[in-house]
Amino acid sequence: MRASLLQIAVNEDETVGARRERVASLVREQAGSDLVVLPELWPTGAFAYDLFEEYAETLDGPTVTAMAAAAAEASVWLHAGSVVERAPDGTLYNTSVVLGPDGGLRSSYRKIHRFGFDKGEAAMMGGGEEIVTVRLPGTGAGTGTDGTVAGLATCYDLRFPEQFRQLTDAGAELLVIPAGWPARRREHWTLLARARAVENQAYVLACCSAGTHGGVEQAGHSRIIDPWGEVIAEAGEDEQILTADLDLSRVAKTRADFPVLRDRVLGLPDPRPGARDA
Ligand SMILES: NC(=O)CCC(=O)C(=O)O
Repeated sequence: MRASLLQIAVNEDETVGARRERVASLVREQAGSDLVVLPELWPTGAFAYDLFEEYAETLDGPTVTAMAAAAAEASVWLHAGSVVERAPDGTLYNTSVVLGPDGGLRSSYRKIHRFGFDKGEAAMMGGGEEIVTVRLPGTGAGTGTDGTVAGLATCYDLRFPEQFRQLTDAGAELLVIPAGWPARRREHWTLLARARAVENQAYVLACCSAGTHGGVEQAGHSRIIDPWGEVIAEAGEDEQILTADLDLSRVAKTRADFPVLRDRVLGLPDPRPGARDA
């Protein structure tokens, strides 16, 4: 599978509409890749809270429509990063969408862990309630019988390993993580992305924004990491396109050769009472 991560610069001197057109054209240029990935909330910026209400859209709104057309034109699977979704009851969600090579909506995922400690996204948005995997037929030799199984998570979710273990249990071989991670915690971004690959023995596609918006400089450093934890491609700090060929058969091979997932002990006992004081 050839994967391309588009590390988009999200700056305030570009309008949402202009960025949408620019990104659509970048997606169209990725013909020949199997899977293209965009960052979290790239239309507005993950920290541009003042734009969330104005640019909230349904999943047939302007961003998803433009990305669907671009995916179909390039004939690629497109993980279109996330958009501010407005649900029928008015609730906003940070929602990732996956589009097929015909432009059809194949899956969506509402970010479960909202960032902001009761402010920002955490105050403005509802939290997702579903663990989501999506099968990508035609994307190469996965452990599945019909293409690769991708597990979806978004930015702050990266700090919650239990979500990724559930994705692995649901069959994920490839973990796709769009982000708008701040530069000031870049070390956490790179460390945790690698940890999720090692502990789940899965490919990780971690696609962050570049640029600065809402006063928050973005980390960049998008990465493609193999099931052994090796970083096979890494971006710098500026807008960049990162492409690598993934050998999905390595997921099953790594899990068979070094079977830590098999060795899990499920249902660990509760801590022994008083053990802390012993
Ligand atoms: N957009 C986010 O989820 C930011 C997460 C973050 O800043 C962190 O986990 O640190």
